[in-house]
Amino acid sequence: MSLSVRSLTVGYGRSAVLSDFSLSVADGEFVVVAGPSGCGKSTLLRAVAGLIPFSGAISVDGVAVRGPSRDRALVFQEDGLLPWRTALRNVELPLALQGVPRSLRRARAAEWLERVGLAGFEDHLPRELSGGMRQRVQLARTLAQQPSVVLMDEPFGALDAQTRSSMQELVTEVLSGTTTLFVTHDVDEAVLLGDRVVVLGAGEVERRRDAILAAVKA
Ligand SMILES: Nc1ncnc2c1ncn2[C@@H]1O[C@H](COP(=O)(O)OP(=O)(O)OP(=O)(O)O)[C@@H](O)[C@H]1O
Repeated sequence: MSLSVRSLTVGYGRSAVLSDFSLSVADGEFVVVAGPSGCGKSTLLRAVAGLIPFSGAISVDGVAVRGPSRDRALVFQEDGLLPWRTALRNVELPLALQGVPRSLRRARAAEWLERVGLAGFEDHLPRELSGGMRQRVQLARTLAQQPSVVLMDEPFGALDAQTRSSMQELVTEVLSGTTTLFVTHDVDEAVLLGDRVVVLGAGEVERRRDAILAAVKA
């Protein structure tokens, strides 16, 4: 499904964080949003997820975003798994809330755990899994819901370099063909993962760089 953001303006209180911002993500495209801290990357994802008010227009396949929907799944750095539920039952939970029958949801959850490399860990509790494994469970939980658009906000920010690199490989594999908006401030990660990289706040960075160069030359 395609995602369209038109003339998006969002702010907290009086100051606008994003102003007249537009972006199109084609069906199945993986777009990375990069930019310095505070430039509004998470704000953009929260608006697309329908979690905060905005002006402008956001739509998925032409249908306007008016609030949250499981069609647009947001994945965070924190895994948000329930500590008392096993990996399998964590993946199953949103499916249960959607009313998917037990045998079907169990099978779908197990299939996704296998696809993220966690076959054999179905009965482990989150505390028995490493940070990278917990992120894999989170990814399985998100994708088992078959969202049309996946929104990822610095999902690997807390992982060590090696785990991060294996998660990047996994994401490339399992999200291939899924419309994805992925936020990072790691330039290498952006270039590695993105079909396209959109840099937020670049104008501001350019302006600052020009000002610094002018000051140095003076
Ligand atoms: N709930 C909030 N209330 C008020 N201001 C906020 C709120 N959330 C974010 N901001 C401000 O909006 C601006 C953009 O924040 P946002 O989190 O979108 O940036 P970001 O690019 O994702 O940053 P980072 O890379 O550090 O996560 C920042 O100046 C931030 O202080």
